[in-house]
Amino acid sequence: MKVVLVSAVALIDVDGRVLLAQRPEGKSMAGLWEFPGGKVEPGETPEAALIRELDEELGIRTHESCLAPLTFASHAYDDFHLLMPLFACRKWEGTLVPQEGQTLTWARAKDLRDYPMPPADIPLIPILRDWL
Ligand SMILES: Nc1nc2c([nH]c(=O)n2[C@@H]2O[C@H](COP(=O)(O)OP(=O)(O)OP(=O)(O)O)[C@@H](O)[C@H]2O)c(=O)[nH]1
Repeated sequence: MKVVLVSAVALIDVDGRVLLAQRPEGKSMAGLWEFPGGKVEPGETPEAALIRELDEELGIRTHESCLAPLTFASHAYDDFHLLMPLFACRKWEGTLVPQEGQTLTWARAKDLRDYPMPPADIPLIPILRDWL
């Protein structure tokens, strides 16, 4: 089974809410809510991948020093095994503008369970809720 490394982030605003992005139509798992991020490219660190993805997907900039390791997902999908570190980030520059047609929402910790998410993300929710 191929292990795919995906880097993801819980962006947290001043009110302690978490940013979720809805996967657009046409992608696998369309309609589900996920943490911003994406695949780590060969030779890239998870932190560098996230900084790149946040710029590409949301038009914001952050720094490695603003990314705190929080937890990770390890999940067997049918065709690959996902290994996904989840960072937390409270500091970034720029205004969030979805660049790939995603719908964005700021979710309160107590409401996180109400958003349908990919199966790999489900075990992360109580960890994130306890941490917030
Ligand atoms: N960014 C992100 N990806 C996630 C999360 N949970 C989860 O299972 N994934 C999976 O991790 C992979 C991320 O890939 P990607 O963001 O670089 O590319 P993509 O959406 O075009 O994926 P695709 O190749 O499945 O269409 C996808 O298979 C996605 O379904 C999550 O919370 N955030």
